[in-house]
Amino acid sequence: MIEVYSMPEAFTPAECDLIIATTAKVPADEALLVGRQRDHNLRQAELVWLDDVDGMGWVMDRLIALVSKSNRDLFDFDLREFSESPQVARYQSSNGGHFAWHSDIGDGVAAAKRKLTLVLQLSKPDNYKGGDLEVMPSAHVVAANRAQGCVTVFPSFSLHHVTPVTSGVRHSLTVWAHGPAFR
Ligand SMILES: O=C(O)CCC(=O)C(=O)O
Ligand SMILES: [Fe+2]
Repeated sequence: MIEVYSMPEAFTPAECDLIIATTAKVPADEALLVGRQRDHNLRQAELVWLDDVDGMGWVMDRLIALVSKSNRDLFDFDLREFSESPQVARYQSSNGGHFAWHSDIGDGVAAAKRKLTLVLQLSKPDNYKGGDLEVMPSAHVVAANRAQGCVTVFPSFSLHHVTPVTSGVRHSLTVWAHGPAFR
C-alpha cells in the first residue's frame, strides 16, 4: 500500500525560485510549534506565512488542485477546507536547521483537524546537504524526492522529520488540508 504520494515537476524551477525570492522580502518568524512554544531541539527553521505575502494567490490555487488530485488518486479522505496559511520554511546549516520526528496533528483548533500534509521542495537539491524529508507511513522510512518542484503528500498523522541541513540552505513550502476527525 502506497501511503506517500509524490508528484515530480508539480511546480517549475522558475516558479519555485519566484516563491523563494518573493517570500524572502518578508521578515521571517522563528518556527513556533504546536502550542506556540519555541523548541529548538525539535525544530530550527525560519517561517513565512504565504497569506502574508502579496502576489502569491496563484500558489494557493495550484496547491488546492494538487491536494485534490492526490486525494482523488490515493487517499480518499473527507477533506473540507484549508484552515491555515501555507508556510514557507528556511532551514539553514549555519544555525542547525532541522525538524525532528513529529506528527502534524496537534492540539490547536486548526492543527487538530489536519488530515493531509503537502510539502513542496522549493530549493535545488544541489544547494544544500542533508535536509532530507523522510516519512514513516508504516514500519519503513520513505525519503521524499528532493527534486526542485516536487510535491510530496502524506497523511498528517504520519511521523516525519527533516534531517539536519549540514551545508547550504533548504527552502520548503508546507500546506495542510483539514476535515472532520478520522473515525
Ligand atoms: O520542511 C519539510 O519538508 C517538512 C515541514 C513539516 O514537517 C511541517 O511543517 O510540519
Ligand atoms: Fe510536519
